[in-house]
Amino acid sequence: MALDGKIAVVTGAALGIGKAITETLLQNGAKVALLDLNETAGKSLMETINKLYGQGRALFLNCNVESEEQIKAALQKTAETFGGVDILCNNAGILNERTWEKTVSINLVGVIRVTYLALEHMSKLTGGRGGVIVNTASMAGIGPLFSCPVYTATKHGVVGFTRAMAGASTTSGYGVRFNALCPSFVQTNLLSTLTSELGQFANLAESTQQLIDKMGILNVSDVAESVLELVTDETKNGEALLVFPKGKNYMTFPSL
Ligand SMILES: NC(=O)C1=CN([C@@H]2O[C@H](COP(=O)(O)OP(=O)(O)OC[C@H]3O[C@@H](n4cnc5c(N)ncnc54)[C@H](O)[C@@H]3O)[C@@H](O)[C@H]2O)C=CC1
Ligand SMILES: CC/C=C\C[C@H](O)/C=C/C=C\C=C\C=C\C(=O)[C@@H](O)C/C=C\CCC(=O)O
Repeated sequence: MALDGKIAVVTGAALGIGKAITETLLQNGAKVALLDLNETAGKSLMETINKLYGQGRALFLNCNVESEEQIKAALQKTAETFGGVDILCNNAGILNERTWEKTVSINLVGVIRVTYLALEHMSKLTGGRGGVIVNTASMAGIGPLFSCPVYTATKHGVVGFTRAMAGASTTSGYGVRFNALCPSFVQTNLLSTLTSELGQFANLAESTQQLIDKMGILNVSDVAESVLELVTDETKNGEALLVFPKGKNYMTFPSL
């Protein structure tokens, strides 16, 4: 299978898109470290995974991407258990315009922090064997959602960080590809709890609902399938893959 022998780390792996990404990576032969702060959901998923794939294919690690210490420990445990890190999916994220500093801390700072710590294991410049990092951004990383400006800012930041790191990696020789995943609306808890998290922008919920009605809603499996493309296609570096219910296409950015 495409990912036989590969070792993946997925943040926010216990539920939603991260759970689907984890399942897809396992189905394609990878070993997966599931990082999440929801221990109950993570351990429950591990029971299912062990029944389906046998012991030894996955590892759940209680890890908050806001904690450098917890990330370091999780990556070290992954490397010790499975023998390294080839794939990182920075997927953990929240949408909360009330606690907007936390949204920045998780969605953007968390992606940067996990990336830098994982590169210590992945980069060929530090003894790694290279690999690929896929950052779960959003369509809101390409176009603004008026009802969640801070969330939009974090996702624009993830797209920009991803593209810059792709260039840094190519130029410096990390041997690591970086790509952004930009799904439109996906049926998960994040979407379901949306209207209670808009804070001062709650008055804009209706216009966003109109956008949801217009664009439609993806299943998590549609998104996970797109991750597999970014992980396995070695020509993809610095890309932003837009995923809609009607299909997917790569973003073309203006060249400066
Ligand atoms: N649901 C949607 O419409 C879309 C979601 N996204 C992005 O996809 C990613 C996953 O979101 P969903 O699956 O929809 O959400 P979700 O709420 O269903 O799952 C998020 C997972 O991340 C975990 N998590 C949250 N904060 C964490 C932290 N500090 N450390 C570790 N784990 C943490 C949660 O425990 C949960 O398991 C997020 O980055 C989100 O912004 C992107 C486009 C569309
Ligand atoms: C409300 C956020 C729900 C889930 C967040 C998730 O990341 C999904 C984002 C999905 C789609 C974003 C689409 C962005 C579209 C555009 O940038 C423009 O077409 C927006 C045009 C009008 C925006 C109207 C509004 O924001 O209410």
